[in-house]
Amino acid sequence: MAEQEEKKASKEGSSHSVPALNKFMHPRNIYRTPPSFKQLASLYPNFRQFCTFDVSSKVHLDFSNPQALAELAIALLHKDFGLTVHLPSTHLVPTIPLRLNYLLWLQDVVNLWADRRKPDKFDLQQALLLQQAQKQEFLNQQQKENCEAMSQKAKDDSYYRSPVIGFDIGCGASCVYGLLGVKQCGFHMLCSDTDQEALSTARLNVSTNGLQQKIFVVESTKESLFSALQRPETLEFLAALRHKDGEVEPMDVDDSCSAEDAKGYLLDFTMCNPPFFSSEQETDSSSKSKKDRPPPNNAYTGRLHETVVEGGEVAFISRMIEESCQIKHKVRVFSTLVGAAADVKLVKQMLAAVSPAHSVVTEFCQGRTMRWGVAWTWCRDVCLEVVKSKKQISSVKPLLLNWPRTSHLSSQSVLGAWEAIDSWLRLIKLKAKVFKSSKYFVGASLKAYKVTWQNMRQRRRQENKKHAKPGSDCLNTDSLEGANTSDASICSPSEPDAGESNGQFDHKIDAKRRVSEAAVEDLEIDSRLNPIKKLKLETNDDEDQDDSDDDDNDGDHVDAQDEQINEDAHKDSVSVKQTGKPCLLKVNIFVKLVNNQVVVELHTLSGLLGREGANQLLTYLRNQSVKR
Ligand SMILES: C[S@@+](CC[C@H](N)C(=O)[O-])C[C@H]1O[C@@H](n2cnc3c(N)ncnc32)[C@H](O)[C@@H]1O
Repeated sequence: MAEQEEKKASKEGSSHSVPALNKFMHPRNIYRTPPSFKQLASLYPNFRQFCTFDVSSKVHLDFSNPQALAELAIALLHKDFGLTVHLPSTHLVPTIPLRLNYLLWLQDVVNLWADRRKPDKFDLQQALLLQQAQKQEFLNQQQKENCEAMSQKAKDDSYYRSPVIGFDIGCGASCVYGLLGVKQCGFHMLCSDTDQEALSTARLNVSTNGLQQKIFVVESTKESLFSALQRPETLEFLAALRHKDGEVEPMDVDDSCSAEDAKGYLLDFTMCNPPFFSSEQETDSSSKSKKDRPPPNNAYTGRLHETVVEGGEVAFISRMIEESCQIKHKVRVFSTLVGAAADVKLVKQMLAAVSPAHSVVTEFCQGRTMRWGVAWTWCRDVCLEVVKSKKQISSVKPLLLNWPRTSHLSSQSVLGAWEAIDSWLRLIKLKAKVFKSSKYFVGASLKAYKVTWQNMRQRRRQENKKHAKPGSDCLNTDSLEGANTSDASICSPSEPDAGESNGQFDHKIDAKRRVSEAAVEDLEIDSRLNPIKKLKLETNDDEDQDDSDDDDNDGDHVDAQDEQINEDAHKDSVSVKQTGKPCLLKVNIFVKLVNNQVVVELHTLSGLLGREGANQLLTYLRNQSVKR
């Protein structure tokens, strides 16, 4: 994939090759394919004046010139997002691919709960009907009652319609997170800064793009990072966003907080690109970068107060963490960018000291630079840990199953093996969606909302009881034999379990299974306690599986696998069905030929059960494959 991108970029006249880290960019980041400088030069004269053209008409940009960087950012924001942005030469120039990586990751985080707010088609239809009905003067009693019921439902479901609201602490003159947050992610944004010039330019950038209804820029104080939240004009802006029919709606309903707190939620998330350096010398010497990575090629941009703060980013983030404890029921998720790997460790320690319900660290890769994102929450049901970066996903080795060379299996081919797997999955009510199929490779994605691959003996007994009547259709009990029926030869190359005796492995799986079952039980209890979420765990179906190509080209299946893993993982890090059901397991299954041997790989993408769930599912498949 990276090679294809490189070729494309080079064809389009970009002078730069695809940097190694680009392959780990967020899958939805459009700059995974570097922009064509040739095209930008032809469209934007201000950008063109900083370009040089070599004999092969490749375009070169002088990255050491801050003005050239500013014109690049201006051109990209305009061409790719339709934004007209003024960037004063005195202020920090945002690198757009990094800003986008942070926002897209936040979008994955927000989707952990905001999916529930999206009205489904049914709701929209009902709302339309309701509107029409209300316009009719003559309604019979039945219609009136229906109308009443719909109106009640609309009120109950009001949380579906709440907008996602984020807060960028320290928006700078560009107001880049606010602008991109609205344009790329559909967020509404509150943006603060302490610097007067930054504030006025940020406001100009918002109004130039006509986004005053969606972005509010507010002054903050040096003493408190969240002080802007107390300002009356901020509260007015937030209230206006949820203002409907003369009433201010609560932002959302959250089961992990008391009803009072839930109503008090002001924001979905906060974000911040903190001042990075602790002194002027540090900005000059790039010493901070050198500790962790080669010095950047880009020119240093930004004013001292923008990038320097006493104690550096660690002190700034430490304040943020402390202050976040005071407003934990006002903000669902707090987050920050971290500039150096060494600081990530310190931030993790500081977070551990305040015991949030969940926290996560991720990597942002772009060009030759890496940055980190940290998020934390006190909301019990926002499992941040499941939102993985592309790098994390790519580095996890799949679980493997070597297809047995036994005579009872009708086929030793990839397609034959897939047919068998598909039928065994259907027996436990799982339906995989094939996105690639050829003689040499089958790739399919699978989501599970209920654990149907365990406790098969128990299930079989129940089924037998149910169908005990003579002549009634009995479930094929053999086909439901479970994970714990025989030795498991599943191994993951990355796990210490690999190569251990089967007995030991089984023992571990049992222990892990108990943990997973407990997790599912917790969810079931949750669903009983929480009527809003209605966590229905009883069915599996694929109605919201991702659409993907049924493309038969097998020439580049390795790229396709990589793409699929990551695209899928980021489309819905942990999807919650419209009904509120959380995804327990999302995997990609690859069946392929390795040294003439059919091999099955299970790539864990997401889901509350994670790798343990995938392990159990593969054990089920293995047991099916060795059964006679
Ligand atoms: C590194 S810049 C980030 C600017 C912009 N968000 C970006 O990513 O390009 C940090 C910003 O934080 C602002 N800042 C510093 N202390 C602050 C505070 N207490 N409250 C709000 N903003 C602050 C600075 O003025 C500066 O604009």
